[in-house]
Amino acid sequence: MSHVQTTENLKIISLDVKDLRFPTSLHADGSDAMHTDPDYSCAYVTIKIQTGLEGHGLTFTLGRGTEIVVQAVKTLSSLVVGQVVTDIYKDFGTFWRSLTSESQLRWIGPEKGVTHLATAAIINALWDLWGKLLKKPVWQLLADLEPEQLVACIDFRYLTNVITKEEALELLKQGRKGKEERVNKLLEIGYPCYTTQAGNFDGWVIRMKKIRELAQKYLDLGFTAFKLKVGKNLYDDIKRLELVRNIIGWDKTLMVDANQVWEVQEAIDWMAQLAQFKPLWIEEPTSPDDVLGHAQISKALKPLGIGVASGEMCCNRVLFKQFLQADAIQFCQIDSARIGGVNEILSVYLMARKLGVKVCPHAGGVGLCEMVQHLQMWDYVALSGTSEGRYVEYIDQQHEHFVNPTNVKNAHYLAPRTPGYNTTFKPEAVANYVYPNGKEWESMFAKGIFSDPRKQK
Ligand SMILES: C[C@H](O)[C@@H](O)CC(=O)C(=O)O
Ligand SMILES: [Mg+2]
Repeated sequence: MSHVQTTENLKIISLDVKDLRFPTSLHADGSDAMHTDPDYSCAYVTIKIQTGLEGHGLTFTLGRGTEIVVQAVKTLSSLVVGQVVTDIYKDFGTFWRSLTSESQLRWIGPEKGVTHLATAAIINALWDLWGKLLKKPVWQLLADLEPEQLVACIDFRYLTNVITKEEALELLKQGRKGKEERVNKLLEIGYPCYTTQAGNFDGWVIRMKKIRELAQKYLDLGFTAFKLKVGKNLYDDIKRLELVRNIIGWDKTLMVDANQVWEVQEAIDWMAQLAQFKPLWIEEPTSPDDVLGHAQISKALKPLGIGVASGEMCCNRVLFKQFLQADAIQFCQIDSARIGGVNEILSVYLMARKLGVKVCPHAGGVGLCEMVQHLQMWDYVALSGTSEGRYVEYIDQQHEHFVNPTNVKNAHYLAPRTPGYNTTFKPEAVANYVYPNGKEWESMFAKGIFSDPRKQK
């Protein structure tokens, strides 16, 4: 098949996984009402084939617990090592199901939790490898696949009451119209993004000075959409939103994110107080599993002009299906390092397309911006055909550790041109931040900045 023009019968000879952690909790970078001390981390997978070529993939974590995801990757690796890559790519959906439905491992999911995070890291590495084999960035690889080849990557099990393979094919065929023109536009100006840079909490101290500086900085950089974390203290939220609105003005877009802290009614009441700041959406107002709760919040906030966004911790395509079916979210936030990696995420894009819901991906965590830009660009070029009212999240964190970091100019992600999924870490980043014996960690343990887990009983 033309999309698998690789040397015949190349086998996967090894799968390595590392626990990489960055000490972001020191400055509460990325903190929110629920996650107050995140150390941005990932389980980093390297898949090597017989030629020596490597594919890299990752799944994002917040520090503790990464070792559990690493162990799950190791457990799944026997299903990957020894496989012929051309066989995987010819029938990727079947291979995907072999990981997610292995008859004993399935019991500790199914298709959710740690095993699914591990699946995502492996699957993402396979897409990076595929892009490198074909010498294409993943967005272009996806856009160049024939619709039949693309649907062969997807497991439609449990989705057919909302979308069938045949309907997906039809959407993809329609999506190709005008593709070349959109590719040119994408290569010229990139894809729009919003920033959460001024939106984090810092140990619950309102750092008005820092918020002011960051909001101004990103406004000057050309950003037109800004997101703030909310949900701990209503008075603080009002003060921070007031400040940011004063800086960015009322013609810019503002979103807020509660990271799951509220009860359903509490979310409605709290947002009624924040409606004066005209937020486009409230993100993760309550439990990420509560479809009907989100639907209730959506209904209550609609008259206030506020939509509901969720998805960054949605466990799989089935739950996404229900959120979309129930009009529980008006903004669908896929996350490139969650659910079962690229293949399952494609099915969410297809359902969102069919049901007319905008996809505005979550990003910002380690490698998330690097990966998700490809998916949204594919959607723009080959599926929805529009970026109208859609944004990808952007936060400037940990990009310097990647060989080909994401490139944002004038509030747009520029289209990646290098082969693969932009998921390869620089060797020195791995040496410094592998946990617990990377150079940076050893130094922080020696200084007493963090306690050494190897010395704990
Ligand atoms: C813990 C993460 O940084 C989370 O707060 C990210 C998030 O909710 C977002 O970027 O959206
Ligand atoms: Mg969020």
